[in-house]
Amino acid sequence: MSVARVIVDVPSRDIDRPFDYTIPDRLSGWVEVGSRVAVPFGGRTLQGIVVGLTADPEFDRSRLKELIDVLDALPPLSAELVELGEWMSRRWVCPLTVALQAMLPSALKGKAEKYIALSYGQAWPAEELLADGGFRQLLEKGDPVKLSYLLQHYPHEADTIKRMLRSGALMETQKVEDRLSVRTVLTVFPGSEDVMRSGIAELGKRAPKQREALEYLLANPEPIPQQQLAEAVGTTIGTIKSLADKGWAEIRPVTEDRDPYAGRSFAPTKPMQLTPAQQGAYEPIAKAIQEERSEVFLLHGVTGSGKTEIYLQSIQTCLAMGKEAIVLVPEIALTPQMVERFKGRFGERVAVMHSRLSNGERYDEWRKIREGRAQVVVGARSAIFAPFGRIGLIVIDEEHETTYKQEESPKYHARDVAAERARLHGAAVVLGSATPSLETYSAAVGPYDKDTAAGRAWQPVYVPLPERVAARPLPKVSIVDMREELKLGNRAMFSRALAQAIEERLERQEQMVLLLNRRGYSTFVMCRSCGYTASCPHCDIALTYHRGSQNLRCHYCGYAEREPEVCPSCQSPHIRFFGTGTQKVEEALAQTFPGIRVIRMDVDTTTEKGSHEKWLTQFRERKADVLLGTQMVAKGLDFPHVTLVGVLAADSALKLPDFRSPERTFQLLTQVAGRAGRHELPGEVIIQTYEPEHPCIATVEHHDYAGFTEQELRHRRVLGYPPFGRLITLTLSHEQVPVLHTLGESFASKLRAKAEAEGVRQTVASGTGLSLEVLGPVPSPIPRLKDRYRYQCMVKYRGEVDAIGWTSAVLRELADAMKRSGVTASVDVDPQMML
Ligand SMILES: Nc1ncnc2c1ncn2[C@@H]1O[C@H](COP(=O)(O)OP(=O)(O)OP(=O)(O)O)[C@@H](O)[C@H]1O
Ligand SMILES: [Zn+2]
Repeated sequence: MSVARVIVDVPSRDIDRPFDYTIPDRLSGWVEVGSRVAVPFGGRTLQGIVVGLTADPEFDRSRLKELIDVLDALPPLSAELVELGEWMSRRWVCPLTVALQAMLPSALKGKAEKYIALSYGQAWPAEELLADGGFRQLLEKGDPVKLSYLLQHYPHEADTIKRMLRSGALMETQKVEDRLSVRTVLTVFPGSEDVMRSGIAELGKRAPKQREALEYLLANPEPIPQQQLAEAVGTTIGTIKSLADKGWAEIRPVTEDRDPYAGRSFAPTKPMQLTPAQQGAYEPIAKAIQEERSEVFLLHGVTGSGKTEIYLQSIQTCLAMGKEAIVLVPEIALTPQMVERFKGRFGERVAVMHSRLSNGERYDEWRKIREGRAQVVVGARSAIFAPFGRIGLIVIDEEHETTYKQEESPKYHARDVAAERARLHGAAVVLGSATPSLETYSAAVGPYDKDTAAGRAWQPVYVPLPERVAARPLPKVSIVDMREELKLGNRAMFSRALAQAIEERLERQEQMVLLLNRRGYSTFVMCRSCGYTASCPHCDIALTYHRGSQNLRCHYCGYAEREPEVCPSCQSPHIRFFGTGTQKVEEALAQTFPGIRVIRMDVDTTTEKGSHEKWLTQFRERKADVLLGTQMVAKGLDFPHVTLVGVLAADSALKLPDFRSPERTFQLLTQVAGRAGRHELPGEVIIQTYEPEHPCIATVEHHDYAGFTEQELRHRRVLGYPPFGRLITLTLSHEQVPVLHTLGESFASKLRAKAEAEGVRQTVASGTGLSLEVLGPVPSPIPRLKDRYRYQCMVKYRGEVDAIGWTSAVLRELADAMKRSGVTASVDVDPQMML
């Protein structure tokens, strides 16, 4: 196997294939499938990932170039992850390198030099002695050794070094943010009591400091950092070293890991006695784990039904089999309570991965998983790629959340990746939610027919939990029609019902959650005289007003301008800020309820690291009456004293031109309603809206998931939207519209021709059987971004049509034309955001 097949890291469709390189003898032991390597490519040196090894290259060996270097001692990707990457690149029509790079922690994307160090306080394993003792001496000095040094001086020790790395005797690290993730501390290991006593006798009255140090060790026979011992007895390092020289103690390097949760303690918890309903849900899951069956479960449990406890006990079952578990949570920075619950149950065995960790911390957590020091990972979307080798269970909490879909390439959905990874490992998947996505729900319970099942690789087993733990009632929900309030002359932000309910909570000293589904102070700026709205000069998007900086900003490109005093178009002074932001609500609360204590959580108050946790802790300690915020207050929180949930502007998202808006509104309202009355005190929910009759609002009143779903699915069936049809969108961008037209038309007509040739019907709506329809090209919902125009085509299809494969083929056919004209294309398979 002297030739490596390498995917170079150039995310371009026209070189999306492996290139062959010969492996020089000095690197032969180090290269595996999944290794990161440096290769010569078109006169440059590029990074790449080895996806195959062969003895039989496509081209004449003498024409192949040689690998330049191996960048890690152990390959950062396993063969399984490489296979998963190949599947992803087909499934989401993206270059393979894009899929592979998405699996690496960002610290591993640069050129940082690797180091090898002795592991955490491990004694040197005698049987692993290398032929040349120099290597050992090098490491025992305590400083990590550069990988390049080892490659140069010990080219043939690859197997031994790799074996020691895999067994945990050695470890691999690198500098991230200018420091190594391990710290090496020279540590004094006391000799046996007898040895130390004879040392004291031997010293007699000489060297009183040495004697004192020995006496200290006799009294405290734990390993102690050399520096600390010197300080404890008031002496120098030299004195301590002489203890070791005389054999009364031993000094060895001990490595310490950096831990983002260092210094935090998590109250340990024991498994709870499951309720009969929980037991009924747990059993089939546990059985699948034990039988190593890659089965997908939809755990549909109302808010507060005890889903998390089922996850915890299923993980317990998985760990008992010596296997590993992945838990995905929508955005972990928002749910510190989840981390607490998992760390509380499984302690040190839990690694955490989320966007609020620094690159260095992420890399350390990744190493913790890779080195087998963690068996459970709790993390956001990308934790689905955790480098485990024996996965037994994957949990996706709040499976309906949009954060599981990555919006940049690779535009994968973690739910589908989970099902595929589980298939490769024989692992169970649990999708948990109080409001499952319509796709997952109808896949589990129907309505489904041959067409809706199209292209679906998995069908979940439906596991319902229709009641809250301990028969606690779901909160009482009332819908307030804000139009009626207006008729009665109430122009305030709070309806009479909500104002009264807040008043009552303040009197009873109970707590409240108020949800406003908006960000910033107000959403956009409009002139009341001429109708002018401020929009970005580069993006055709309304600018958002930020009060802190008193400027208007574009959320897409970062463009900012000063807040206008008069309308730039008609000079009228009646230019004002529209919409209600959380800051305005905060002000209105203070005015209406003097003395009310409010914690506001939105993008502006949570930019600092750890700020979510800080606010939530304060709220839990009842230092505030109200937790006010955007979506981030809606999910996963469990506070015993919250008895009121209020929703302002429940319908604000319904105007968005996205067919999933009603579904998202229903999910959000149900989730936030579920924050009330989760413990002894009963809960109440008040939802303010201008559209009380809309099904997605009306059904929330009776917690009627089935009722909402039935109506919404009927609507989707007529239009051929998911789950009845599937979608692919192609967005093209360029400085000039005519170029976009031409390329968009050729994409559409080539795809239509393929459908025609295969005898596929070309209307999807309200039909059955095989069909495929190409809509567009039309201007995208965001018609211009960063000075480039955008056009889109939408492919809608039903049945076993290989629309993904055809799209991919057409894009390959057009790759040259696009490159020549400078058009960029972006494909979204199963898009979640239509905007
Ligand atoms: N078997 C049990 N016995 C007693 N209490 C339980 C049991 N299971 C869960 N609980 C408690 O019930 C409450 C709700 O449980 P949990 O938070 O797990 O529900 P959930 O379904 O995950 O909620 P949500 O989806 O609304 O976030 C928690 O306070 C939890 O400690
Ligand atoms: Zn812009």
